Amino acid sequence: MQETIVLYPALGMGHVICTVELGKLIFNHYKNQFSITILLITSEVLHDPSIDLYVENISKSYPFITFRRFPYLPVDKTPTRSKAAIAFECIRNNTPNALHSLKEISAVSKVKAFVIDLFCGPALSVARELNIPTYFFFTSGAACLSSFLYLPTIHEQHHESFKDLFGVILDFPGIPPLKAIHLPEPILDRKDPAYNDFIYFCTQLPKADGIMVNSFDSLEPKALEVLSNNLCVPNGKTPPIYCIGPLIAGQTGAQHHCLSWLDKQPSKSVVFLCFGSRGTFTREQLKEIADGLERTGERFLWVVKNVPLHAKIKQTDHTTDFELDSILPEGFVERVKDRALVVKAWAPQVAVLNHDAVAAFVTHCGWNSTLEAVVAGVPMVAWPLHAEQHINRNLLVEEMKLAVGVEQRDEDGYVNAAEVERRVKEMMGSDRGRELRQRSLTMREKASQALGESGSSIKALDKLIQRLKHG
Ligand SMILES: O=c1ccn([C@@H]2O[C@H](COP(=O)(O)OP(=O)(O)O[C@H]3O[C@H](CO)[C@@H](O)[C@H](O)[C@H]3O)[C@@H](O)[C@H]2O)c(=O)[nH]1
Repeated sequence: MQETIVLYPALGMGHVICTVELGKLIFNHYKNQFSITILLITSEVLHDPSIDLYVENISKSYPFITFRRFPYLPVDKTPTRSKAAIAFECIRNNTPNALHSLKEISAVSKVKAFVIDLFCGPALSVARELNIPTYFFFTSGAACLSSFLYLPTIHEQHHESFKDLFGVILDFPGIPPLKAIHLPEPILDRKDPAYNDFIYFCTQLPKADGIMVNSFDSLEPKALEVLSNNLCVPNGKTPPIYCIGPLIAGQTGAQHHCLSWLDKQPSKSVVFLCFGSRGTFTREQLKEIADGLERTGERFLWVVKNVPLHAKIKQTDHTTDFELDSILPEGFVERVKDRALVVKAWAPQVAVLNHDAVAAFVTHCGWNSTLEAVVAGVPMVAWPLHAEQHINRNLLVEEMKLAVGVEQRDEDGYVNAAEVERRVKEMMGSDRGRELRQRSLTMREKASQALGESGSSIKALDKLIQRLKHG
């Protein structure tokens, strides 16, 4: 009987892409031993057309991956609900679909493992009903995992909403201290239904047979040590951790005009600014970035998304239906055109980061962006916006020393032009910048070793697969 591994990502491009990469890694490394099925939640409210296109392309290029797309289910769309609350409800409502799919797949094939995203935690119990070994695939890093495992403990220690705890610093095992207001949005407000969902997801993590993490041993040694010493789950046990990364998306968008522009720039001369799939800014913030960049005199490539209207339920923003001049300072694009390119909405980030002209990356610290920069050996200016990005920022700046951080206003994360100028200049022209570049090149080597023949990530994957086969 055919053996199958079933993967179940959460909503959102970032989650789907690295799950596909995990499927490719398993299939390619264990040729023909397993078929790969990916269960896909769809949502009318949070629909992202770029995922449809991506899945279509993957299905064509990698026919060994089968997608099973769930139908739209109704969710409460009240406009005051947070995006996280809607997403979590949508995922929860799909749990019966996950059970149904697992039963159908089990009828024709032996399901060796069910691999679920953190936010698909409700599906853990259904797989248990069917006696299928169940693993989490954690799409952020080990430091973030250790903080999420410890969150239920932090939750017990406090009674106010974290958003109201200005000035309070939280201590998590193995990671740099974190301001309470810098926790991911769904856990900032205890009145938001997403809060309890999030804590529930964290309590599911230790119940799995293991947790795969998109990271590698030499990137996050401290976090991995506290995980292996079981310091994050005081009343329970941390399951085996398998660091199987860095898994990053393949290069796409080879035709994008920004690449031909980069071809004309000198080696290591360009600062690249890009803030993930939903990194939008207000007009005021865009003006500060523009002013700061203009003052540096450096070359730059900047991906700008339209200003948000009502950001509450926005998933991604790839709209190019706007004029740059209408949201950037008057005459800015014209003034910098000899040394800079401003691109609307989207650039092929992996290809850009690997271009010889790129010297530094101003990033929102999304984990995929972080790993892509690590793999390309590009040092970063860390500018976290939301989700777990402040945790990643602290790690990058304080522990890994692969980034400088921007100073942000606590209330809203605002950064002024002088700070943008200072950090870009620091990265491009100071000893610290040179030191970070050197460290980034060293880490690039380690990343490549991790996925090399007897690298730590391949060994971890082997260990897991042996367990699946014989356990
Ligand atoms: O113009 C763009 C913008 C983004 N990307 C790609 O889109 C992905 C963005 O992923 P990531 O950096 O992880 O950011 P988000 O899309 O914001 O991802 C969400 O999911 C991540 C994984 O769980 C979390 O780490 C983030 O905080 C969360 O916001 C990366 O592969 C980028 O290369 C592009 O290619 N071009």
